[in-house]
Amino acid sequence: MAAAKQVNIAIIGAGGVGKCFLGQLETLAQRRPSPKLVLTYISTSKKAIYNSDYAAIAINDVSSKLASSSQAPLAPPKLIEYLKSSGSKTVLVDNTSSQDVADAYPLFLGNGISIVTPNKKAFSGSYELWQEIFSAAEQSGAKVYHESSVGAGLPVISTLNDLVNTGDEVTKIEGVFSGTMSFLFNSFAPTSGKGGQWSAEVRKAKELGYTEPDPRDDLNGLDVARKLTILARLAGLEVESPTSFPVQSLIPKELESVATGDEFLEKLPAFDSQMEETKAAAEKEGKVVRFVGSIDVASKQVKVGLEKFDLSHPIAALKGSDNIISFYTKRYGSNPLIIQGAGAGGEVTAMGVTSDLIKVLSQVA
Ligand SMILES: NC(=O)C1=CN([C@@H]2O[C@H](COP(=O)(O)OP(=O)(O)OC[C@H]3O[C@@H](n4cnc5c(N)ncnc54)[C@H](OP(=O)(O)O)[C@@H]3O)[C@@H](O)[C@H]2O)C=CC1
Ligand SMILES: N[C@@H](CC=O)C(=O)O
Ligand code: NA
Repeated sequence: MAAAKQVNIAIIGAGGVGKCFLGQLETLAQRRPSPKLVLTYISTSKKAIYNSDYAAIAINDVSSKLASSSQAPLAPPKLIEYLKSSGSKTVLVDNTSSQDVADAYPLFLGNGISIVTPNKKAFSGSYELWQEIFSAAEQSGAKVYHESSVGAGLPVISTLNDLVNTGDEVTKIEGVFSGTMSFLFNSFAPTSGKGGQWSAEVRKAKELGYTEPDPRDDLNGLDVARKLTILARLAGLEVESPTSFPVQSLIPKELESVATGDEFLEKLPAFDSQMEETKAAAEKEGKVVRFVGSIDVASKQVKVGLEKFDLSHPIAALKGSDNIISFYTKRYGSNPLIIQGAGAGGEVTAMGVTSDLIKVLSQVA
């Protein structure tokens, strides 16, 4: 009888998204016996677990084992050497927000290791890195999927790729692209009722797992700028970087040089009046303020920032961490294709990563 097909899984990052991914990987491994999924490596920034004989790491108690592990993470070249020597196909799951890990994607892909990830850094860094990633994948045949890098598990990247690959012409993409910003404005400036205190809502968004590891990366607009960079590139624009177009930051000037995210959160309440003023100015016009982004493909204009909306506008009426993303295309005419739903949170983000893994398995196994 032929041996069962096996695909090894290596995971970097076991935080909010990483833990949820582990749960979904366990379910997937139970539901789909073939190919056999074998966890051969997992690390955080300080700890790792791997076996020199590639014996499977049990998924169920991996978080506690990681905490007590005495193994250190392997740097990308060593990790590649370890993964390649197994002789089995391997998928790397990058559940970090690390630029260093992202910079190593061309090396992993060039060595035949496929990648699935919610990390935006690789696809929104320099345009050169973007080109290196996709040419390394093309040359080796390894696959790279990053659905959760925009709109968490919402089918945003796959939809845009489908539009482009089937020959539609995307003219404009606009909407709310941040789960954190959506949650903040929906609770701080709701369409009815008083709303909460800005700094308290920022803390809540972090506790709910919506923010980036450092919430300033959301509040400075860069997280949305990264997502728009990714979408603009997929739509055919050669956007150089997420800082090459106008991005509005909500970080108070006085806190721009604060050393850590924790110190920033401690000091933020003293500046709540700034956001209260922005909210009051919109209220005077019978509107609410929301944090949005847009890509105008024809004019190559990308922008990110605050805008005022009538209370009846779909963007004003969003709930929780919902994103809403409208694709205007030649085929869809004046009624855009709209995707809406939770745009942040561990489980919904891990879902995008797990479904990417399923796509890779169907091609490499
Ligand atoms: N949270 C969400 O709703 C969404 C998140 N994402 C993306 O998912 C990714 C993960 O987010 P989240 O789980 O919330 O973040 P967390 O901060 O909760 O977890 C990050 C994990 O990555 C590890 N890590 C960081 N740097 C390195 C490194 N250089 N090498 C090895 N491990 C490293 C951390 O280790 P340690 O604990 O030791 O620091 C931690 O285990 C990010 O890229 C984020 O942008 C995308 C969509 C939605
Ligand atoms: N911090 C991000 C997480 C998902 O990309 C957000 O709030 O949208
Ligand atoms: Na998505």
